[in-house]
Amino acid sequence: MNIFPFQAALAASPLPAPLSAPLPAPLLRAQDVSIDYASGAGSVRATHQVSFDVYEGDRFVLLGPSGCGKSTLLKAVGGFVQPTSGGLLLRGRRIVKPGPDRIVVFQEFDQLPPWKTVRQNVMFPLLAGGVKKKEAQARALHWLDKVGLARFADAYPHTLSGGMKARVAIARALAMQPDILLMDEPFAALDALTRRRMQEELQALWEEVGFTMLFVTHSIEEALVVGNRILLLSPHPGRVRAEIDSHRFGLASSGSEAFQAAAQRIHRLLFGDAQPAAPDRESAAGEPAAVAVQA
Ligand SMILES: Nc1ncnc2c1ncn2[C@@H]1O[C@H](COP(=O)(O)OP(=O)(O)OP(=O)(O)O)[C@@H](O)[C@H]1O
Repeated sequence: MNIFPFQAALAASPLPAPLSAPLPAPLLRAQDVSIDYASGAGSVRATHQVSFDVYEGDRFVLLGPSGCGKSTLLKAVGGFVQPTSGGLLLRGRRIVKPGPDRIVVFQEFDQLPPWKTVRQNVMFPLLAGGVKKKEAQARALHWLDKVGLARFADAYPHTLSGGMKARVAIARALAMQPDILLMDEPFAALDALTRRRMQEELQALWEEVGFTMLFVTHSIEEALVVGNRILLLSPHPGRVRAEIDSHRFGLASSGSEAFQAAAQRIHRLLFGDAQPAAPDRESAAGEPAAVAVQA
């Protein structure tokens, strides 16, 4: 595995960019984000001084064991939770509350109101946001078509499979044209085959549309398949262990030796004694805080 300096530009290119190439401004920046929850008389620290940058078009994955604060970070980007210290910036502006520029897709697809048809479900947040009915209708049909559900526009959610509900949730989110799509283990409740198909469809949709997403998972394989960059978080409270460039992996490579080796390397970084081979920045305490590695 090669070690190279932290460069998001590399994610989009198989060749390292010249070190002097200027980086674009990040779409989303997390700066030393620590988040505490009030708990009884004290507090619980969910994440500790987590920093990362997400660039336009990234499929950025937060990966770590249960309880490391992945969902908390996603909620903070969504504006539902405020950092105790540090900050989150979207296009250079501090995130202080939820907004239509950040839409979350959860794994609980029963978030689709059952009394509304598929089309009405997709239209609902658009109408609530002030979009005119005709345009909301057109946008809903456009995105339902993109996820292969145009034929089911007038169906009710309870008549759909889990995978189809997942697609409706994705269509509904993308119809809002957010700056960044926030996905919290969106396929975790699906059976293995459907999950795999959804990963494939998400990849195809990303290739076609080119949106930016922040994706939370605790599955190493899913992270490698879905992401072009993966932030590894330590067990509770979550700190940055390393950042992995995973753009060369996808479903097509999931059985390959390189994929398996990358998965094992990530596993060791997350759970074993393996230390990132060479830190490229240091924490204030002088400990390795994060490295960029190529999986
Ligand atoms: N509302 C809350 N009040 C108090 N503590 C909370 C709250 N939400 C989360 N926590 C705590 O914060 C820590 C991080 O939780 P979080 O759900 O973000 O982790 P996670 O990495 O997403 O876990 P999982 O993969 O199991 O969903 C955990 O210790 C959890 O118990």
